[in-house]
Amino acid sequence: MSSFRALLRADTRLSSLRPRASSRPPRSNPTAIPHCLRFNSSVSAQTAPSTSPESTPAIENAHRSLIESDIHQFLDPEVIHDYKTENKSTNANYQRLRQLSDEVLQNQKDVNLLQGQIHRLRRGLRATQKVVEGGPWLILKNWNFNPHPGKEEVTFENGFLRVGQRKIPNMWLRDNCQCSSCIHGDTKQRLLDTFSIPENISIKTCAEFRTYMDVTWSDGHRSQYDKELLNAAVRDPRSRAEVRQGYPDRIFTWGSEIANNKPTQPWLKPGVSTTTFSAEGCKTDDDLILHVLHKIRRYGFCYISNVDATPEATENLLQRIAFIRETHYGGFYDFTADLAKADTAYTNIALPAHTDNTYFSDPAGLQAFHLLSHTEGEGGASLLVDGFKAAETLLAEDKDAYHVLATVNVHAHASGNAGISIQPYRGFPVLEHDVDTGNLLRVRWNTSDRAGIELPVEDVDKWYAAARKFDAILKRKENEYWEQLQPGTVLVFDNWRVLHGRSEFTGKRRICGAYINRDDWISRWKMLHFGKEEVLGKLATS
Ligand SMILES: C[N+](C)(C)CCCC[C@H](N)C(=O)O
Ligand SMILES: O=C(O)CCC(=O)C(=O)O
Repeated sequence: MSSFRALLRADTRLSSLRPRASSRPPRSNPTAIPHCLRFNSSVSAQTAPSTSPESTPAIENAHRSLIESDIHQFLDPEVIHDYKTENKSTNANYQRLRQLSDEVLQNQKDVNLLQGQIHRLRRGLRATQKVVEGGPWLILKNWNFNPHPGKEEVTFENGFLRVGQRKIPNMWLRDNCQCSSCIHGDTKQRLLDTFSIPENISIKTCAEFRTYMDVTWSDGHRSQYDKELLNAAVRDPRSRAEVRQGYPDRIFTWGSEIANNKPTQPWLKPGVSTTTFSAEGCKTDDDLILHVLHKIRRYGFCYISNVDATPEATENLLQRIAFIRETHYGGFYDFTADLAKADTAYTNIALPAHTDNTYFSDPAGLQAFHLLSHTEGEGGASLLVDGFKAAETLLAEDKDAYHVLATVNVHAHASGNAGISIQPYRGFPVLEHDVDTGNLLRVRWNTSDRAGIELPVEDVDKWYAAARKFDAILKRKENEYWEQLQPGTVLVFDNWRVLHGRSEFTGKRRICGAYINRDDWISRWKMLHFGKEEVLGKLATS
């Protein structure tokens, strides 16, 4: 006897044969047994299972065995067809459900990842906001620049490249293809029209090689991504600023004791063969410039000795660093106390420690002085103060005063020359911090050129009180480094860090030099220090 008959005789009630209420009306008599149970005429109604079943595993197993056994002879083909169709659609639905649940799981993973990223970004933002709004302030000292930071595994999963747990968006990846049709081989500019990339761009294939990933895109384009670039993309803002900002391995802050260990780089006289030049193993001009800029990056200044005491040799030397910046004082300057320009530099009065160009939105990065001559008089000694050292001291002695100088904007002006009154487009704090790293980035201090203080006038006392403390630190003997410049030695210093001044003088005193933009000297420094490959390889991520 077929198992089906046995089952019916056992008078068990077949539950799962009763379909879920279907939106589709039964094809025949509405009171008939649910349509998937409709039997062909040979089977009498009395043997049909009751219509109010309760399910148990035994019944469901029996049902399943029935379906897989000889039920077919009892059901008309149409029912079997419907059942199979339903089964198929059930299977299809089941597969779809599985796929959706896999997607939900993956999306949940992505959500978790994104939540992790958001947490990290919020933490970084909080740290940055704390820096901008009030500490903890960081005076860059032992910059733990690691040219070969750890590398995370790069994988291809569910249509995306991942670095460790971080998913790289395909839009960013495609936009930063480095191939010669996307980036101009000579100018390094992007040729690709970013917004021609479809928003739903996807990766069709991805092959992993030792140092790069080879990707074919849904638009047919093929790209290769260096694993170091991909790793750089997920590093924290501080690490990503290292190469862009040209951070050195170390920064040394100093006081008057620097007089005993003056950072100095002998220069080559024109025509002298570099092979005979033994200092620090320099073999080319670029080697010399690298050593000069490394000292400036570490100490904030460097003397370059062995230079002919002429404006021509001085200008030639400075142009080896980068092009000279033009200002309303001209380009390469050669000045004396004749008020040729309406500024106290063109007088013989003492000048307190200050930074130049506080009236420019972008103060010059480097400033150079080469004393060419001083006759029939005395004085005119040069003063240098390490603004980073003074800031470090203020931070240690009076955090509130530091906070005021780091957050209250101050304006400046240069208005002495006919038809000129230069002011920056906005105010800047005396102590300006790098929003990526939190480190002190720039000191702007010039009490002669200061204009408005960005506080309600009734509140300005708090700024004056803080500034008075900073001024007193700048004027402490242990922080002042005095030097009498000599013809043949050029002083080059970082005008974003080192303050300069001079004592009054008599007689005829002639100084030449130049300004060089911050971005231009940092560019020169990092291309020599890190190298073109490292610098250009980080453009997309810094
Ligand atoms: C001669 N030289 C062009 C270097 C200086 C010009 C005056 C600089 C101005 N006192 C300032 O603090 O920015
Ligand atoms: O004459 C000097 O030694 C320095 C002048 C000065 O401070 C300047 O040119 O900014």
